[in-house]
Amino acid sequence: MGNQDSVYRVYSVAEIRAIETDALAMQADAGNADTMSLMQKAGLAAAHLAAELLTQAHAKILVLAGPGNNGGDAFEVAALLSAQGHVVHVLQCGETANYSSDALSSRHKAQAQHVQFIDTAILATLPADWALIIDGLFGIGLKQAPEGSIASLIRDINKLAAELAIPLLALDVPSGLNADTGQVTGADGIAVCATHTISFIGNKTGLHTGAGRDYAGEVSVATLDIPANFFPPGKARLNTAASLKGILQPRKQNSHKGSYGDVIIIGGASGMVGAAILAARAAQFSGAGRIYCGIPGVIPLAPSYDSLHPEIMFRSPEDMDFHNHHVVIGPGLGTSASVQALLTKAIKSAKTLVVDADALNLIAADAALAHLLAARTAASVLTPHPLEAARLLQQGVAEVQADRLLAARKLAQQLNTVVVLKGSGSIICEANGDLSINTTGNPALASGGTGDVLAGVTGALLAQGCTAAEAARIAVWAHAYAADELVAQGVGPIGLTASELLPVIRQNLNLLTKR
Ligand SMILES: NC(=O)C1=CN([C@@H]2O[C@H](COP(=O)(O)OP(=O)(O)OC[C@H]3O[C@@H](n4cnc5c(N)ncnc54)[C@H](O)[C@@H]3O)[C@@H](O)[C@H]2O)[C@@H](O)CC1
Ligand SMILES: [K+]
Repeated sequence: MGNQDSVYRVYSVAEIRAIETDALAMQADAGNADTMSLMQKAGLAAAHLAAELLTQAHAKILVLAGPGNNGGDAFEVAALLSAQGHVVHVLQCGETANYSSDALSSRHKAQAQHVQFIDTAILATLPADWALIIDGLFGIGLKQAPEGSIASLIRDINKLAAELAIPLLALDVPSGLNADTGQVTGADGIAVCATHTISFIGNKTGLHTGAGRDYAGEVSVATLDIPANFFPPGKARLNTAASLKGILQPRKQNSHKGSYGDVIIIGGASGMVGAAILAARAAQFSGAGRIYCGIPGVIPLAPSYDSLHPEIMFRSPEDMDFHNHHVVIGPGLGTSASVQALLTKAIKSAKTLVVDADALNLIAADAALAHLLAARTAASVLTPHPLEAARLLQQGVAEVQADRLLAARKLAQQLNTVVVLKGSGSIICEANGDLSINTTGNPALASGGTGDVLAGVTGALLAQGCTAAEAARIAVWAHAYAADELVAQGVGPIGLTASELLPVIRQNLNLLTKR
């Protein structure tokens, strides 16, 4: 990952703490030539964003300040917004005596700016005509699930912001959310449901995957003037359209169908033939040169051609040689013994390989297949949803979801392959642990067939020469962005079909080839 992709980097809390330590050491070495503390800069950046979110002068703003430095940021932003003429109330949830010196000085500033300090009893008596709520309860120092009065406060604040339909701005992290994993902390935990989050120093992984996307809202980053060389390349980045530019090259005039690869889709057990056809159509719409649909065995009423897309060729996968082919195996495959032999052949000989759905379940149930896959040296991509990932890792689905990055990393390393862990904020992880978190997609994709489409798109991109990681990243982005575009047109989230994604995915792939 080079310097040019610094804007896409996402960090763990440990990495952010290390950057912060280095930056503070640099400030000290420079004899504090920079007179503003990081907290003051955080407050300033948050006040800028708050001003953009406010539509009126003299707005009434409620600021929640927790017991640590996140609370210090809250005092700072409260002071700045009050100085701008807004009516700011701060609900402080920490002992004044326990604040750091930075937080105390921000608190004094807020007092000097006539910010009104209130408690929950006073809050209940005030008219609820807030224009903005700012959450400075907990940031990256969250230790456990908020409980008791703080949990009640978060519940009330979420309800209030939703009822008033006002912005709720989280400072650094929505309080209660684990900034690394994107999980709400605690079994019955609660977190602030923000409309906007301003992430300080760097972007954080937990804001973009699992529950993170639902709780963080729109995420922006304030680097607090820390110089670029303080930010290590890191192991994680966001998967955005801009980060994918330049991978798919414009096609050469002097090319032919052989230039864009042969994809074989293997899947479609009895009652599931549609899954294989959807994957085959997806490969067709995604630019592969030739597409074969291989439905194993003899299935009564299995089609011999696709009347809507007669360009797809139907062949017996048992009779095909996979050496020069890009194989996608799994959609609707079933788990019979005969398909196991096909999976073994595919792992051993396919030029590139996408493993999805039932093929993943077969690998989860058979250590020999898993070893065979791990020993493969040619490109492979696995596309499990959390339950399939859980089976592969021999653990519960809750454990996978509790730390999606860790689960994706374990799987990619164990099976020596690129893994796409699907779900909100899909994770694309390489065997060396480098990962991307996808930024597109919505619940319209929660319907049968969308996974088959993703597998087909991935296979087509491998056939066109992408590496496994490139194919997975582009496919995941183009597939999920298609759903975003369709929802924006009113086609979904309710009732979007996997088939409707196909022409929009095609548009998105063509968009990525434009210079
Ligand atoms: N250190 C710095 O230089 C900077 C820190 N910044 C801010 O400081 C934050 C980190 O500060 P802290 O390390 O003080 O951590 P936090 O302010 O996130 O929270 C830690 C405090 O909350 C308490 N706490 C944690 N979980 C709790 C729970 N469930 N119930 C009740 N109390 C709980 C802890 O005992 C501690 O007092 C960042 O998220 C960021 O907002 C920014 O101002 C940027 C600069
Ligand atoms: K917060």
